[in-house]
Parts: sequence; structure tokens; C-alpha cells
Amino acid sequence: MFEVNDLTKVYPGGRGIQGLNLTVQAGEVVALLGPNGAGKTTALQAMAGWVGTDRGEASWNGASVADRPELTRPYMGLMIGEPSPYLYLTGYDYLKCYHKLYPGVDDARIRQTLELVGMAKYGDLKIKKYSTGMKQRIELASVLLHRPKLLLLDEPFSGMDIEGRREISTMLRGLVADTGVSVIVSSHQVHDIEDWITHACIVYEGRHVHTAGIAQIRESFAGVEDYYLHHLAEERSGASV
Ligand SMILES: Nc1ncnc2c1ncn2[C@@H]1O[C@H](COP(=O)(O)OP(=O)(O)OP(=O)(O)O)[C@@H](O)[C@H]1O
Repeated sequence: MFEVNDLTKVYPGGRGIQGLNLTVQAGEVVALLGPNGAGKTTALQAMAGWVGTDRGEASWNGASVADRPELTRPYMGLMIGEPSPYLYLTGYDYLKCYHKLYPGVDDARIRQTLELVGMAKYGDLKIKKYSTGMKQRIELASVLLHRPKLLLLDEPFSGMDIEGRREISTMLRGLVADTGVSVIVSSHQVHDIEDWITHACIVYEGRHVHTAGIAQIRESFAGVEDYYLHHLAEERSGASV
């Protein structure tokens, strides 16, 4: 189980994320939703232990991500920020770099992961020749390689075409169903995640606004987008009083 308690990271200037609480069980997929600058990436970076927090923490099965990386990082797959694979390596060699880090990642697993992200045909091509969407796929492969139990994905579909987004969201949905991996995913493309998330969590101007399960959302709204827009409007009207 992944727990986020009172997670707070405030940058000089006052922006960031404050007081975020979340619990993610095995097989649950939480969409982190919010407008540009709401604090989604900061929240994911703080959950991953990439930035120090001012308050609160994230923990995996009771171990603090920041204090006990040796107990937590091997279980996490982190795709946060722009993909930046080494351009002069082939996709296969880029993934091969990870095999020293993770026991159990061998040639067969690399080939299997390339297949999983739809890159089997392009594994021997240099990454500099990849399109933006292909770079995104190879980055995704690098975080799936060691079979993580928790995925933190920041805009995993950015740069992908319509077909690619459908393909990757179907793959991720299958991965959750087959392996019970837990996922926190931020995306502005609600339609790409709508049919495989179990919860949605809205943040706005660094504040945690609302979290709900998908059944609860569907009871009251036409879909996740309506749920999101409703709470955003409520928050904005409250903020303007
Ligand atoms: N290193 C930093 N120093 C100062 N302020 C920062 C830093 N990183 C982010 N911010 C500010 O914190 C706020 C939240 O940024 P963040 O990138 O977390 O938002 P986001 O919700 O991921 O946005 P987007 O949807 O545009 O990716 C923004 O106002 C941003 O300008």
C-alpha cells in the first residue's frame, strides 16, 4: 500500500503542493487532475523522494520513501518530467543500461518490455531517430522493466498520437489487471484514463480539493471530466468570494 500523508512542498514564491493525502491499494489507479501549475508534478516528485518536503511524507508498505529508499525504490516505476533517454543509444541498449541496476532484468525481459510498449520493431534504432511519442514509449519501457509494484506517471501520453494513446492506455489497463500494480497518473487527457482509473484526485493552486472513487463519480456525474469541472468551478467560486 502506498500512503501519502500531509505531503507538502512549497517553493520560494509560495507555489507547490500542500497537505496532500492519498492511499493507494494494490490494483488501484488514481488520476491526479488539476489545471496547469496546480502542483501535480511537484506532488509526484515529492512522492518519489526527488524533492525534499516541508512537511508530511509518502510511504510504501510503511517505509518512508525519502528515508528508506532501499526498501521503497526497487518497487517504484517513476516517469516524471520530460522523457530524456540517451539519444545516441539504441532503444535496446538504453534499456540494457538498467540491467545492472535491477536483478532479474535480462535480455528476454528487455525484449518483452519493448513488445509491451509497442517498440519491438524499433529496439535496434538509435533513440535520436525516434519521434516524440516513441521516446515517451521507450521511457515508459525503462520504468516498467523491473516489474514495479507502484507506478508514478506524469503525463505518460504527452506527445503520443491518438492511436498510440489508445494503445498505451489499453496496455496499462491490462498491466493493472494482470499484475495488480498500483498507479498514480497525472493527465490532462481525461479520456485516455477514464476507463481504467479507480479514483480521481483533484488539486488546484497547490491545494487538495477532492478525491472520489469512480463508482461515486459515475453516480453523480456523466464522467470524470464533468466531476473535475464541477469541483474546479466550485473551488474557483469559493476562492473568489
Ligand atoms: N523549481 C521550482 N521553483 C519554483 N517554483 C516552481 C518550481 N517548480 C514548479 N514551480 C511552481 O509550482 C507550481 C506547480 O508546478 P507543477 O509543475 O507542479 O504544476 P503541474 O500541475 O504539474 O502543471 P502542468 O499541468 O502545467 O504540468 C507552478 O506555479 C510552478 O511554477
